[in-house]
Amino acid sequence: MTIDSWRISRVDRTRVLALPDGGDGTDGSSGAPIALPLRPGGLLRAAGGVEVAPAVGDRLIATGGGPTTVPTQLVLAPRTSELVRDSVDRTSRPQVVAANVDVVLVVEPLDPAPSVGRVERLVTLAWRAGARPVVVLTKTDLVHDVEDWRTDVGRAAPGVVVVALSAATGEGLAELLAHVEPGSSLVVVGRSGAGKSTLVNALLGNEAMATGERRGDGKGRHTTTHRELLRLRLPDGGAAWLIDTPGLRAVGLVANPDAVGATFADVEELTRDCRFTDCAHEREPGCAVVAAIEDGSLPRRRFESYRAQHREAAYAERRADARLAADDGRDWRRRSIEKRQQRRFAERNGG
Ligand SMILES: Nc1nc2c(ncn2[C@@H]2O[C@H](COP(=O)(O)OP(=O)(O)OP(=O)(O)O)[C@@H](O)[C@H]2O)c(=O)[nH]1
Ligand SMILES: [Zn+2]
Repeated sequence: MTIDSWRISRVDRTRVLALPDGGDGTDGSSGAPIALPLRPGGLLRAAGGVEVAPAVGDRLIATGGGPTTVPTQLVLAPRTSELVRDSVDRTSRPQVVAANVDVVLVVEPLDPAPSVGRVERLVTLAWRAGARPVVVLTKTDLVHDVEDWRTDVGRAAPGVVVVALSAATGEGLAELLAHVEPGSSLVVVGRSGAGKSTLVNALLGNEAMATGERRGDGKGRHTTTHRELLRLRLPDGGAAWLIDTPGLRAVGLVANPDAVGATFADVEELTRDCRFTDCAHEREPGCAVVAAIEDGSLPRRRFESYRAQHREAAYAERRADARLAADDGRDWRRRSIEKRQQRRFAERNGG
């Protein structure tokens, strides 16, 4: 069997590593990774002749080959989804944390107590990426009110599967694995110390990633120092892909109104019942949102989260528009530089 598809498992400064992909997540004939040097600027050739900064999870496909054509080359395939993080300085472009992700595992610890607001933000991040969120509440062995939390978190993420588990005892791991499709790609996100690396190890059944020593405050050390794609063999055969990300926090995550609407489907549903279509949900008569907050069916905290995320999404869109305008300028400059170079080349060669 020849391998014609690979997944980038690691991105370093000068090269990427890629694992062979037999289609259902298995490795085809050999599981050995290959190394591919990066072009100047940390770029790789992508389909369509462009150059792209590769991300973990990117797919490489073989082009050409055969006796009469050019030798086989690996190029980046177009992405089906992108998990992006906003730039720290808010001036440069968002960073692609993982590519071609199907499921985002939103990992939140039960001890210390979960932050429902953080779960809401990471769920929006998942929808925004074009992936399906699954919330994973970790460390069930440390608390007694697991089911209460599961209900509360479930209310904050309508339509999202919530699994509670302990990587220490193994409780709940099989339930999580039952939600994993062969060949699918999962990424693990959550605050530092949430138990992401421990969960990854438990799923892989080995010590693929180092985990932090337990500290008194329940926070892990930053032990995941690089982003990596790992092959996860499934109990019923086949395999999936698992991406562990170093300390991806809920700050600076890129949102958009659609993703916010998916996370807060219940709130959006309520707003459709307001008497006025432009209701600000403050003091208007016939406001269904205010009524729901007053009768206790919608927690005020959740409504505030909804508002805050919408503001951020609007802000992110304005910045993206501004960036697009700047890019147009840059592209134009690059094109004119290329034209000038072509002209000089033609002149030198008497053309
Ligand atoms: N009791 C208990 N402790 C756990 C469990 N899962 C993780 N821990 C502990 O929680 C701490 C943090 O776990 P990590 O897996 O390193 O957390 P992380 O999310 O990968 O953290 P970063 O790498 O900093 O992002 C470690 O001391 C783990 O041993 C669990 O199910 N039960
Ligand atoms: Zn209203």
